[in-house]
Amino acid sequence: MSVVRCADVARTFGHGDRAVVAVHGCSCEIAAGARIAITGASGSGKSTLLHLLAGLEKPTSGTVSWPEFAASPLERARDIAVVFQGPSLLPALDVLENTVMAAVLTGTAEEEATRRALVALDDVGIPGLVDQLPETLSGGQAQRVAVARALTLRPRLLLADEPTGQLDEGTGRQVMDVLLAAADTLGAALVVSTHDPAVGDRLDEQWQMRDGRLFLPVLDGAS
Ligand SMILES: Nc1ncnc2c1ncn2[C@@H]1O[C@H](COP(=O)(O)OP(=O)(O)OP(=O)(O)O)[C@@H](O)[C@H]1O
Repeated sequence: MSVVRCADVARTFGHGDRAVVAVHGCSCEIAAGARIAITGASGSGKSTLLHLLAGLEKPTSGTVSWPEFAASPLERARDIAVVFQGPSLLPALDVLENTVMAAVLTGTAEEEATRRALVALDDVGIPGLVDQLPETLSGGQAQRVAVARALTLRPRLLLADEPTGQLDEGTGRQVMDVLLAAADTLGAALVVSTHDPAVGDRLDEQWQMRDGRLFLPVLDGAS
């Protein structure tokens, strides 16, 4: 069963002479429990594809569907978590509030969300930072909070955009350990965009973006 299906999906930004086709006619399916790396050069369209898979971007043409998830975007948000590439924490909220908020907004009781968030912050290795504000965190610590926030949702589709891009090698490995373990525990599909071959090698399949086009692996035995 697929958690996401893209049928001939394209996304263009801007108009006329300034139009940039970030994703060209992409068709793919992500199976429940899949482990996929999306690799490709900077500007090849990885983030745009992840945002389309999350339903955060609307395709310019083609369709994205989530056959197993609720039809309403708000209800669907419970099942899909995104770890964004850049800063994504709300500056006025402390680490625990940032970690809890998405789960509470999508219907998890605050007590349960707080319990999950404390476990997730422990899992990503920053249990001591709960009452700090984002401005006091390093880039790597902020990224780990973003991972903890995603895990607190208990998603069935976990999308991580360059989750190790700002981290040193050891911390990056630890964040990948946490994402893989969480995907196993939740039975979630995990899709990770990355420049780093060592990160790509930890996932079962490697999909490649080149100039906005998606290249899927040729399966053994496929004609
Ligand atoms: N909101 C936007 N408005 C205009 N152009 C955009 C927008 N988002 C992405 N693009 C353009 O679409 C193309 C693909 O960008 P995207 O961020 O998806 O690539 P990427 O592979 O994730 O790059 P990186 O690895 O550097 O994050 C680029 O040419 C980019 O400039």
